[in-house]
Amino acid sequence: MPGYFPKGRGWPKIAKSTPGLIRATVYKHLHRYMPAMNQAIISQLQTLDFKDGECKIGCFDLAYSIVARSGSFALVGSRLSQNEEYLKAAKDHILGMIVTTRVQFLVPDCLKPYIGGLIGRLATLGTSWDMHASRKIMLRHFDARAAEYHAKIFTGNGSSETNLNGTDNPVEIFQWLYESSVLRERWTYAEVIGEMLLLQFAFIYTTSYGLYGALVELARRPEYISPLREEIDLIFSEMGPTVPACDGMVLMDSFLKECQRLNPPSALSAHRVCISDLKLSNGITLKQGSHVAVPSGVIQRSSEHYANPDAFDGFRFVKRAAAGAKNSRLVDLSPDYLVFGMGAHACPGRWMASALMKLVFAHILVQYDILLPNSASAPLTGSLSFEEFYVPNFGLKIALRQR
Ligand code: HEM
Repeated sequence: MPGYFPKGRGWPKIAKSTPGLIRATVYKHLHRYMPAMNQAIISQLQTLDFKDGECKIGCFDLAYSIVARSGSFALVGSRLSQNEEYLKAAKDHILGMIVTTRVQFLVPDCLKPYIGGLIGRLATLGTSWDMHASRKIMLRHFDARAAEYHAKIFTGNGSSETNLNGTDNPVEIFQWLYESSVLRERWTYAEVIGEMLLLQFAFIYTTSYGLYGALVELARRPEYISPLREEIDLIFSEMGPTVPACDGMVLMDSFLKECQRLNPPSALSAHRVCISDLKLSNGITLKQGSHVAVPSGVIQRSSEHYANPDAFDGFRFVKRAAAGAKNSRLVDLSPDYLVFGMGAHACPGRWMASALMKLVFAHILVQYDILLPNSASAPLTGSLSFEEFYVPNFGLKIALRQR
C-alpha cells in the first residue's frame, strides 16, 4: 500500500515477510483451516434473528460478520475468533480505518502532517467506527494473547514457527509473527501489531466486500439459484467443507468471478513505486519514485477482453474454460482480470478468500431463500466511495427466508 508508510522509509521489513507467511499457511495448508472456518460460518448464521421464518439484515453486515469470525480463526486462533468484543472491535477498526483515510484524502498534502491525524480522528469520534476506541480494545486482546504465546515459548511447549509443515494444526498468523519477533528479533512487537492491523484489513475487508457483492448479485438474479443449488447438492453435500469440494464447484467459481469482475473493491490494481528509473518496452521512462497502477476496473469492463462486457453472465468463465481458455478460475491471474493483482505481489490470500466465499454461499443457498427487500436497483457502492476505492452501500438489505 504505497503512501501508507512514512515517506522515504519504504516498506517495513515485516511487511516483506507476510506474503510468504500467508503462502506457507492459509495457501499451502488451506485444508487445515477449513473445518474451523466452516464451523465459524455455521455459528455466525445461527446468530441471525428470524421472525416468521425471515431475517432482514444489512447485506454488508451479514458478509462482514461471517468473514470476520471465520477469518479471525486463521489470524488469531479459535478462542478470540469467538470473542464478541474482539470481533466487534476488529470490524469497527477496519471501517474506522477506511473512513479516516477517506477523510484524510480531502486534506491538502501540505497540511496533512499538521492536521491530518486530527481530522481523521474527528471524522469517527463518537461513532462505533472510532478507530482509536476500537484499537484500544483490540490491543488489550492482542496483548493478552501475546502473553499466552510468550508463556508457551518459555515453558518449552514449542512454537508454531517450527510446525508450519510439521503437524495438522493450523498455524495462527499472529502467533507466528509474535514468535518470530521474540525468538529471532526480526521485528518489534509494535511492528507485529501494525502488521496484524493491516492484515485484518487485507483479509477481512476485501473478502467481505467480494462476498457482499456476490450476495447482492445473487439476490437480484434468482435464475442462478437453482443451478448453483444443484451443484452444491452434488458436490458440497457429498464431499463436505473441503478444498476439493470448493475446487469442484465450478459454476459457483464462475459466478463469484463474474461478480468480482463487475464489482471489484477498487478501480485500480497492482500499485507499484519505481525504486529506480524504469524504461518500458514502448520507450517511455518512468522516473524513480513514480507511483503506477493498472486501471483494472476499466480493463475488466472492456469489450477488447470481454464480449458484452457490461452484461452480467454468471457462467461466463465456465463457458470460457469449456472453450479451452486458460486462467478462468476465480484465483487465476491474467492481464484482463486484476482483482487479485498481478505478478510477484499478487494476492497470496486468494485461495483462502475463494474457499471462504464458497463455503458461505453453500451454507446460505442450502438453508435459505434469498431476497433483496429494498432498492433492487440501488448501487452496490456507497457514498464513501471516491478516488479508486469502493466502499459498500451500507443501506442495502438482504432477506433470508428459511427453506
Ligand atoms: C476477495 C478477497 C481479496 C481481494 C480482492 C484481494 C486483493 C488483493 C490485491 C489487489 C492485492 C495487491 C496485488 C498486487 O499488487 O499485485 C493484494 C495483496 C495482498 N493480499 Fe489480498 N485480497 C483478498 C483477500 C486476501 C486474504 C484473505 C488475505 C490473507 C489471508 C490477503 C492478503 C494479502 C497480502 C498479504 C497481500 C500483499 C502481497 C504482497 O505484497 O506480495 N488478501 N490483495
